[in-house]
Amino acid sequence: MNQTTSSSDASQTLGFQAEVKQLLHLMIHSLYSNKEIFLRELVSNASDACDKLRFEAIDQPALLDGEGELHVRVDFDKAARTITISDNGVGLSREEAVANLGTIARSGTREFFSKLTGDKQKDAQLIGQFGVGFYSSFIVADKVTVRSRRAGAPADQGIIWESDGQGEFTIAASEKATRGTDVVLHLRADEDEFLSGWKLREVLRRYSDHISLPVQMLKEEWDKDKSEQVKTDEWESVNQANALWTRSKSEVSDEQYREFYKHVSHDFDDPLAWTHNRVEGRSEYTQLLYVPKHAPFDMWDRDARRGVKLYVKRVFIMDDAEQMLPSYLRFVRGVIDSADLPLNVSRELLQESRDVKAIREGSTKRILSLLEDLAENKKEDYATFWTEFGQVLKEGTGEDSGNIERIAKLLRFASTYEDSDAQTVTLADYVTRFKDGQDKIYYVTADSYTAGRNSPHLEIFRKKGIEVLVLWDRVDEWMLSHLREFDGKQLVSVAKGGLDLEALADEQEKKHQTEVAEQFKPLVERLQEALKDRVKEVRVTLRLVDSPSCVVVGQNDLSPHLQRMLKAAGQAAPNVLPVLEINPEHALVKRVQSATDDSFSEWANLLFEQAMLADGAQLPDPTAFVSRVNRLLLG
Ligand SMILES: Nc1ncnc2c1ncn2[C@@H]1O[C@H](COP(=O)(O)OP(=O)(O)OP(=O)(O)O)[C@@H](O)[C@H]1O
Repeated sequence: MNQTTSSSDASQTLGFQAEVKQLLHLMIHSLYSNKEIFLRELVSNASDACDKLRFEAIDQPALLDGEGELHVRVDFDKAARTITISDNGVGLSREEAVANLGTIARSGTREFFSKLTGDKQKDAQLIGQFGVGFYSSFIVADKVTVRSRRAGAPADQGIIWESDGQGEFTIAASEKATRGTDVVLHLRADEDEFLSGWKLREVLRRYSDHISLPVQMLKEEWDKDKSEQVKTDEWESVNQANALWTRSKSEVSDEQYREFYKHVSHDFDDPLAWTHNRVEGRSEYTQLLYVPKHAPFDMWDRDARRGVKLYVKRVFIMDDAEQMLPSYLRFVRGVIDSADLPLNVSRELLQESRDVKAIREGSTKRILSLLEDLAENKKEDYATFWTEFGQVLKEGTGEDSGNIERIAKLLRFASTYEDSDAQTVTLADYVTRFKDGQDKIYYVTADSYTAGRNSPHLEIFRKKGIEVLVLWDRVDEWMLSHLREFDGKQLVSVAKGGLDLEALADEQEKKHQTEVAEQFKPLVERLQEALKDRVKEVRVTLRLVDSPSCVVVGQNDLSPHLQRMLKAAGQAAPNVLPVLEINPEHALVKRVQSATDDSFSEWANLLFEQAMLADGAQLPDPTAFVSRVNRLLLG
């Protein structure tokens, strides 16, 4: 944060962090058509502030200071043209106000800004996914005043924060009689529609009905003389004010489930699906879990928020309780409310708790069932899920061996059958398309779909009409090291030696293979000698159709693709020499066979280097390769 001017300790003018300025500008222009969401965001913050206070008061009851009934209040003043959202929650100290209302300190911020396009509609969606929170005030207000007092602080330690959203804000000390926060919005010239009890109630009912505290407004009565509604001084609730997850499913509408999702996830978009259950028995808890439609900006960030909100007997305990779900389900948002955990439970305690283990297992099963249901009954939604979170779900094959069979059924792949990079094929689909004599599931891994699809290793499979799965996600190699079989069928890489194609070859092919091996023995021996430092072995193969040569590794060796990934990640990868396989039918191999002694080594190296390149490897000395090709072309 850059401090521009500073008067005294009591009153300071500070600059917004550059990203805030950018966000504000974008938001005002992109979210205008959806402007009433400011109320949802501010009520949501007010409710969170009350939850935080209730939590702090578990250890320090004095913080409640005799006023234990927490609420959010919304009021308007026609003459002053303001709307005020107040809460008697935890409040903000001066430091907290400066830190929270002037910066964006969130993981994923950089990704968010890098994805912006300048197209209003697309950006509005991105901003929605990112979450605008407090800053949405400036969509309808040209000045925002925040008065606050931290719970536990005396009346003279209140603060007043003010900004016109242009780039700076002021912060000063200010008496405040009650604890908590008032956010006062000074409406822009054309926003008078919000200066109406009817309008505000309508928006609040739509967006905030799920809030578990009372959201109150002053009751209004019809004044005959004035011929209009006038406010009384009695506060009344405009929402149901009981925690949504404690209601029975039949009492909650889809719309309410969706709004609640937006509150817990800070996502503007609807969720893709949800599951709501009360579990009774040895361990008692309620879960309301959602699968979002979009991956958050920080899904791959190690510091990202993950997990769900934890409540104990309806008291908010913590955000992002990552212990409640395994890491491969980190995209899930929602609430878990336990009846068994102690109120003073800490993150450390959660790690060891048997109740948490039971909740985690139960919630995992629920989410897997939810995904199975989507996959079965809402294929389009499942496709959306897979595009956004498929790579994360794949981690489950290693992380959650107990559920590996269920996870395996949820996986989707690109394959040579569809001949497209869309990941739509299930392992079960694949198995139904087994050819006679086939008993394995074949796959190829590569750096990209195109590299995989065009790999020479696939040639024989194409010729025989055998489907091959094409995998190129970073997590795939790791997944495959755990997912060894499906439904009793082994998963086998087409790039590994000893590929058991025997079973698929007919008698004639087998005979041909033996003859060819014999016939090419002298060439194989010559090649082996010429390439002895670069390959483990040379052999004749019938797996190639159009390519002269390819490289393979032993059944238990790391695949070349995985070796490259490890090296790129700065990890030590054992240097495994590959096996060079040559296609006896190819004209180039025949040309090599007839090479004289002085050029033989050049041809041998060319065969090998070509095979490496086709496999997606980088040659250690590309210039030498180019010179070699040129010499042979000209020679
Ligand atoms: N009414 C309030 N009382 C106390 N603190 C508040 C209040 N409103 C906002 N804050 C503080 O300001 C921070 C920033 O709020 P903001 O709405 O911008 O983001 P957020 O709620 O953390 O996240 P998101 O952008 O995802 O909604 C909050 O995390 C909270 O610490």
